[in-house]
Amino acid sequence: MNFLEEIQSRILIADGAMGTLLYSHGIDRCFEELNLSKPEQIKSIHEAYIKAGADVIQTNTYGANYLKLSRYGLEDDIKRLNETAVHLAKQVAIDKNFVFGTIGGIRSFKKSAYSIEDLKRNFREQLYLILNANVDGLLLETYYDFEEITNVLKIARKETDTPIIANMSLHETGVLQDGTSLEKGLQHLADLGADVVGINCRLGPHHMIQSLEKVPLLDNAYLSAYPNGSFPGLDEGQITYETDESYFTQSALEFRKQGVRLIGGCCGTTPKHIEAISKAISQLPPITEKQVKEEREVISVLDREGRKYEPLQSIVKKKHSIIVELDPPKKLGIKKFLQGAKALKNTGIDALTLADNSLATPRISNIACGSLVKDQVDLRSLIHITCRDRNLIGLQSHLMGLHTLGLTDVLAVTGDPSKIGDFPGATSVYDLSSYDLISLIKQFNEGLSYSGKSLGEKTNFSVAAAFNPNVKHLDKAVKRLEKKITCGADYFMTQPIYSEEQIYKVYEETKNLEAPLYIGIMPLTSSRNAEFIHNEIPGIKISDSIREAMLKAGENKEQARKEGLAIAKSLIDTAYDLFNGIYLITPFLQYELTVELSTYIQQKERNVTHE
Ligand SMILES: Cc1cc2nc3c(=O)[nH]c(=O)nc-3n(C[C@H](O)[C@H](O)[C@H](O)COP(=O)(O)OP(=O)(O)OC[C@H]3O[C@@H](n4cnc5c(N)ncnc54)[C@H](O)[C@@H]3O)c2cc1C
Ligand code: MET
Ligand SMILES: [Zn+2]
Repeated sequence: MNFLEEIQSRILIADGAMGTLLYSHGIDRCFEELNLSKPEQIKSIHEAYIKAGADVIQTNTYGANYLKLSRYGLEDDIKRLNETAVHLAKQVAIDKNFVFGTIGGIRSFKKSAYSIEDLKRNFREQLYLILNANVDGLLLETYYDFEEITNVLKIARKETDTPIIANMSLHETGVLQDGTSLEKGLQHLADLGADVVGINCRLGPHHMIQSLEKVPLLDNAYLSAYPNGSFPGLDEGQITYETDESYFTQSALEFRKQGVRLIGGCCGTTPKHIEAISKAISQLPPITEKQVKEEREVISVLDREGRKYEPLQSIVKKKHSIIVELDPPKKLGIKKFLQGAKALKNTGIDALTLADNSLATPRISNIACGSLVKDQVDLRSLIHITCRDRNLIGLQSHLMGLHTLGLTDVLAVTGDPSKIGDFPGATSVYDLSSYDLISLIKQFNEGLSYSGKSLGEKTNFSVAAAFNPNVKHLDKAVKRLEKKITCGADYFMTQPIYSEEQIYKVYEETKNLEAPLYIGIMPLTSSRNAEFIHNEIPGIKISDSIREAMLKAGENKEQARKEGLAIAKSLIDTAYDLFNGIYLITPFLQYELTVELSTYIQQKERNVTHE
């Protein structure tokens, strides 16, 4: 009997959970090790599923690969664990059963944990062991990461003609983790040679059925579904699932209506669930035609109301552009800040940039300040966002808030670590790196959340990224810029630079980049200020000649300010000739300084146009 012939003519039933069933029996360790230490228990689970009506059973090899076994120090047993698992399943399989060798996915949310090369090596080893033990087919399951499943599927298809079921897992209804729609994803797996494609784990029947409503019957593969019993709950520290098996009777009928040809169960399901599925549909013929539900259109903000400001990256590509940082106050009271914003606006700047608790010290929320600047000063705000203060939930809520307020210009940065700030004991979250944050914001522009869920609208963010050129190896820093561009960075803003030579170097190293730069210039206010910045602020270095000039200016505040402004103007002169973008940073809310510098640049601009 041949699996592909069988599935051609009828709906097949698969088995349910192995892991959660063992866990519910009080076992909380490496489940695959039980193939050796408790083979009878594994066999009895296979038997129970066969008795319940399963045509297809899967070997207890879900995590029997190097990366997962090494967490338990069991990597040296990999051969025996896989071979024994296949033998155990074959011992209990009866004539009508097909034994599929299972290989589980590795990546979940944290994509960067393993490289694709690591995953391919890991997969290959387990694949060979399972194929050598002679199975009726392969079951690839619980793949959240599309890049991972497509790569391993290609390997498997190249190595064997045996039937392959490829199941992916979804965090959200109808979309993969990277935003690919389920229908596109499944079609791609079918095109890569999987015989059955579908979904398993994480979602229960309700969301799986909803997900499948948009998936047509495919020409070159059958559909499968292995739903979880329910969402997991916690009962006195134990993970539990709802266990109303009768719910699976109705669900099975609906899966059939969606054209599913292979129905089993994943976490939280038991032989009783499989029995309910089998009773409901094993005698019914498969459907042959299906009406697919239409996708709701995602509205772009552009379509709805247009963008208030032209993106900075397109302004700065055409002409000189000034943006000025004026940080939200550290104490309550917003009067001076708003006065500064107005004064700067009058000098003709393109945006006010608002740091996100820079140096890990709390300030009035930059969203609140940015919104006031937009509404009361009628000036564009550029909101810095760090990965330090908000977890993945907070960051997404923050982005939705920015979109709602029409604050479409953002800078995505890692963020100074908490330990350097006013609250050194505070947690630095870093759920995402600056690269991930840039990608996330660009995914929002596609109308999708981190997990691929529709946001209902597309955002319209223009994303700046940070560039610290004050490093030993400028070429390495430029490599980071290239990676940030790949993630979606539209332009860059640099740390303040305090050396003309450094500005030239930055120009040479970055002149071929496709994203424009705003060069950071921050006026020094005193020699002490210069020494503090040079010695204590990570990522900023001041040239010896500038430090000497500030020292020479002496203790007199006015004299020091004048010298600081003169140095800044001279740096501006150099930057102005090489770059269109100038990013002025206001020290200590002393906006008169950046007003003077902005006016100086505007004056230069006028002189140049009159020449
Ligand atoms: C324009 C600008 C605005 C900023 N605004 C804020 C703000 O509002 N709030 C705030 O808290 N902080 C802010 N910062 C500071 C910034 O968060 C820190 O300097 C951070 O360490 C670097 O940010 P990033 O996003 O460029 O980091 P990434 O480029 O993601 O780098 C992260 C880490 O990688 C390492 N790294 C970076 N470059 C190299 C290299 N060349 N070689 C080896 N390792 C490297 C460093 O350990 C660095 O901390 C800003 C910085 C800039 C330049
Ligand atoms: N099919 C495997 C099991 O039931 C994997 C479930 S998804 C984590 O244990
Ligand atoms: Zn599962």
